[in-house]
Amino acid sequence: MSETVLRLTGIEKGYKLGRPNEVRVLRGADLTLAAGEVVALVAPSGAGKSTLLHIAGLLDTPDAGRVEIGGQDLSAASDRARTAARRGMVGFVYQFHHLLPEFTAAENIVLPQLANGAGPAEAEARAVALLSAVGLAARTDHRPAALSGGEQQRVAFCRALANAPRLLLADEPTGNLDPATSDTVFGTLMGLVRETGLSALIATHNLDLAARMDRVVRLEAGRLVPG
Ligand SMILES: Nc1ncnc2c1ncn2[C@@H]1O[C@H](COP(=O)(O)OP(=O)(O)OP(=O)(O)O)[C@@H](O)[C@H]1O
Repeated sequence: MSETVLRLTGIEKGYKLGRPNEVRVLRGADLTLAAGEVVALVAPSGAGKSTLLHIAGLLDTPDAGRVEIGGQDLSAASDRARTAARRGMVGFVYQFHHLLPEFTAAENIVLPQLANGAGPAEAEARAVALLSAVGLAARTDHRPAALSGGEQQRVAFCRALANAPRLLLADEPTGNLDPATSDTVFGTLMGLVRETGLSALIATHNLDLAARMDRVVRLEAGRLVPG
């Protein structure tokens, strides 16, 4: 049986807007991601995709339920342990690249590695290897403003993979790109994910992209159901 990389059990989350108003966003969401599995997360706007991704990536805590990554139950772990687990095991990609504008493409990939304890030479070599893998070997010294939208997003993928995570969480990773670029850049992301064998949960509104993943889950009334 293949190893479980992410397990969410009975996740509940609401936002209080002042009593008695409370938005119950997640109402017992369950999800298991096996090693190497790529799952599309599909839901209408406002259904709670970002909330779920933040909880799965240890950026937010659920009101109830269990979050396990790489077999470790991190639900009740200290902030310090959660930060360490996030840095070492989880990579994030968002709709916007969020690259640091004053640093080059390579430096944007080096910095998270240094923060995670890597040496500068090792970090630099990994940044160059990742950029080469997404076809950007000639862009290592470019700042984000000198890159196209698709190139910026490919650098963001490399940054997400900088610390060799087990799990990639992506929130509309190609949502800012025109359809043709989105298609190509998504192909690059899938290539990287398959090559590294990591598990991924990718939120998308694009059903064509969803169909290219191993499985689709839908967020409906706060629970995850097969798509
Ligand atoms: N900090 C917050 N305070 C109050 N309500 C919030 C907060 N964050 C999210 N919500 C509400 O929770 C619900 C889910 O939000 P979330 O951002 O997770 O949805 P989403 O599915 O990612 O939406 P989209 O596809 O539009 O990005 C929405 O109704 C939103 O208004």
